[in-house]
Amino acid sequence: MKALKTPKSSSIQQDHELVETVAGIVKKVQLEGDQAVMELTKKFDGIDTGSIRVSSQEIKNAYNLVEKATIEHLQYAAAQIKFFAEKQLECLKPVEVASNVAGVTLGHRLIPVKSCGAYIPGGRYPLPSSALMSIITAKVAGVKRVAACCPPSREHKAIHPAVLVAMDIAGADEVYLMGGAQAIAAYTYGTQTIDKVDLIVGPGNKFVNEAKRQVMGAVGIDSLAGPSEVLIIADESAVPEYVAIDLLAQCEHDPSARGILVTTSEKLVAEVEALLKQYVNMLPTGQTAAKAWEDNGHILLVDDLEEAIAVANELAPEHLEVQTSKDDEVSKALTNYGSLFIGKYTPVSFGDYVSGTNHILPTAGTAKYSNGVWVGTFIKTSFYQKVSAEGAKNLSAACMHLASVEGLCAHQKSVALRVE
Ligand SMILES: NC(=O)C1=CN([C@@H]2O[C@H](COP(=O)(O)OP(=O)(O)OC[C@H]3O[C@@H](n4cnc5c(N)ncnc54)[C@H](O)[C@@H]3O)[C@@H](O)[C@H]2O)C=CC1
Ligand SMILES: N[C@@H](Cc1c[nH]c[nH+]1)C(=O)O
Ligand SMILES: [Zn+2]
Repeated sequence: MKALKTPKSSSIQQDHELVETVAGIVKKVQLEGDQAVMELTKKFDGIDTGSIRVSSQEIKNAYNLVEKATIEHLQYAAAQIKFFAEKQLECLKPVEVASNVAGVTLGHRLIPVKSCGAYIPGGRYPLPSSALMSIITAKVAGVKRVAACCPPSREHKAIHPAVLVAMDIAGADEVYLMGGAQAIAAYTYGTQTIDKVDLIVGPGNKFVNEAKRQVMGAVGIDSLAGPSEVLIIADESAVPEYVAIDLLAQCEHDPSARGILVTTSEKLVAEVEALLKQYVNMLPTGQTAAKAWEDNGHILLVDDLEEAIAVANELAPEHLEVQTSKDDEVSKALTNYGSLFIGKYTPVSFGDYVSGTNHILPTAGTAKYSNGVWVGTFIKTSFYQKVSAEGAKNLSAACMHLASVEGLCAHQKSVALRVE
């Protein structure tokens, strides 16, 4: 394997700064509540807000500020996301079984969390699609109280109207004007205006993501869904234009985004590199995409597709595209990714908006052990057991013995009292 382009290494000093900055914001919001959130909105988003809560009238007005086609296409996307979420819900089942020990019943129930806070990013671009992804899925899962928040768009000095419309179509119960680490802290600890939530979901930039990491435990979090990434496995059969534009499609999200090409073809590398230069000059978002590619872009020339598979499984990217002459075979061998896009007609963009799979996905290698947002994110599989007098007798010997091995006398006695 040969690295033809490597990312600039990220500085540990910078990471430390991020941790400190976010910790300061989280503490401030925990202590001061609404006032801190509004101050930080002014500081980071440049907008002076009189309040955090967005009224239902403002949401209604937003419909007049967006094109009819936008509303219709958001409804189309919403239906796709709902369809797949409902199908996935069907595969979650409660369990109740008679144990092989007589007199013992075991089970789990599916219990949705009572409340969740959806974070909708809005710093660089309005992302109404992200509002659909979190809120619809929460509602299909049965969450009663779904709060949604987004930082203000500088142009509108309020949440972008398309985002407000998407939040409404998706079924948000409460909407708040706030973003960044301060929003995550407000959801976690509550403020004068916002009741704290049980679970926070949604993607965001490095500040949002670091805040989620820091508050995890005080509140539930979905996963670490940070700056966008794509890894493309391509061989000589790949279309260079598709590969180049798909790399840039994730890079344009954020200067911290990451594109990785893993290929068996040196010819493809040369073609893609030439196209990348051409496209970044053409795209209005080219500057961000070029910065992300320059800082974090990676090209690896591998000996064969087997090696490409091993690299992808090790890097565990958020999005993984396969553009080869053996798409199905390669795909089956892939094990670590947030979402997989098989074949040259399956760009990440479809999953970002309309195919129906969720686009809130784990980044930075966390796909090795976690998955994207789905109905299961919001549903606890909580266990129960019921033991009869006969069951108690049957379980008692092993239970009391193990309690005595651990030296836990009250455990042992709690069984003894029932069977002696
Ligand atoms: N992994 C996933 O599933 C997805 C990831 N994304 C990612 O979400 C991110 C969205 O990022 P943004 O557009 O920036 O919106 P954002 O809403 O995540 O962040 C904007 C907020 O960051 C805070 N902020 C900005 N500069 C700051 C500073 N110097 N100090 C402290 N706080 C600061 C501000 O409060 C601002 O409101 C991108 O990285 C994108 O790639 C988007 C969709 C899905
Ligand atoms: N590609 C983004 C999601 C997205 C929203 N809008 C467009 N794209 C991600 O999942 O990282
Ligand atoms: Zn995208």
